[in-house]
Amino acid sequence: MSKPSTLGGACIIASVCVGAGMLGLPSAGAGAWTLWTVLAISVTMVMMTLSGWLLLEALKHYDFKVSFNTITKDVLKGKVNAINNLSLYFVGGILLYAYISSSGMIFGGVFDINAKLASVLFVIASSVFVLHSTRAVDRISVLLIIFMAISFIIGISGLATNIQVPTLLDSLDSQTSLSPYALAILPVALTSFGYHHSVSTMRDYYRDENRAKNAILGGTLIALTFYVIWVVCIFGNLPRTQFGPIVAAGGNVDALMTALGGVVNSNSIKQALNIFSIAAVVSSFIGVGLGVFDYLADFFGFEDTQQGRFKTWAVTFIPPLVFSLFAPFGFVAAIGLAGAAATIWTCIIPALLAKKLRQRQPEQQGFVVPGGNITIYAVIIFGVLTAIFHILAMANILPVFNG
Ligand SMILES: N[C@@H](Cc1ccccc1)C(=O)O
Repeated sequence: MSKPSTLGGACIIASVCVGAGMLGLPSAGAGAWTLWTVLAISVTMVMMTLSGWLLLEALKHYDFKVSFNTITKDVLKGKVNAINNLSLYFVGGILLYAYISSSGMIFGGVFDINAKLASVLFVIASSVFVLHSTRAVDRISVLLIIFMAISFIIGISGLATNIQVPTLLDSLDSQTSLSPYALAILPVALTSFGYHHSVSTMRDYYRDENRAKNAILGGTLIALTFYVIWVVCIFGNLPRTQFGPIVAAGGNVDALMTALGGVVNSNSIKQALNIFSIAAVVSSFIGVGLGVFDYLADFFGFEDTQQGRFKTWAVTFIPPLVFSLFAPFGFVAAIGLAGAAATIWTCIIPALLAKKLRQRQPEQQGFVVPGGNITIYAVIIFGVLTAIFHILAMANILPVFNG
């Protein structure tokens, strides 16, 4: 068998990263605007790459098949593993909730029906693939990625040719200080660089930590490139002052698309952007849905029979659907909350695992993340601060941009 290419693995990591986080970035970054947003996502990219590498380093002591769950239980014991699992499930659940709420609004608008009804129909139609099999998800994902790539290129090239530099740099409104808003972007940025449940998959895929390390770096670099292009194209077209209604709508994707539709003249570009946002939401919904589905099937011990899969389907999709129908709250708030919880298993736990294993086996062989303990502490501090920033923003202690 030929060896898997580094680019192939990088694409897998990039496709796990690109999703809800990316759709939330423009609204989350509107307060801090272009330069600070690009800085915040670049710092996050570096930290999230290092934390994935730390997890990879920790895994090197184990068998190729060993997963996150097994290593956490072994190194940090049951209680920490329970917290790890809980945060993993919480992030999955809240992302599903965010996808369901926003798809309801997008499809409600497209088909001119009630948003709640649209949410229910969306869950039934899209979760069928997950209920059917991993193979079905695989097939539909390829199709969705093709749709996403084509519509992204068309939509973005339309926006790129129309970028207004004064808008992009917000130079007409130079009175306001933008930097205080930069901290509140971090939780959303952290979500957008979340891929860490795939680290052990990558290691098993290459059976070589150094190649897996390159694939991870390649993947986060591809994601960073997408995010920078995305943010620059949107901030170069939509003036900062016009973000008010989008922020008031909770940063929902449909509100962002409506606002963009107002500044773009070409109909085909508007359509391309709409198709992109729909394909991005559907593919993330299915991808995250499958992850939570497998996790819960294992957790509850439901069998892989028709009846068993149906039970798993119900526990996976009904709770976020019910929450989205009865307690809808903003998309960006949900994505930020996901980031504040994801920091536990994407930053803090990987750093702790690597630290403990370095102490256990002082003479290191094989893959070691550069930077010694400084890297470990930097990742932990970044993770903790991101959660704190989210709590402060929720409590309105950090400045929140309202347009
Ligand atoms: N990066 C994914 C979400 C995610 C978060 C954490 C881990 C895995 C995935 C997105 O933005 O949609």
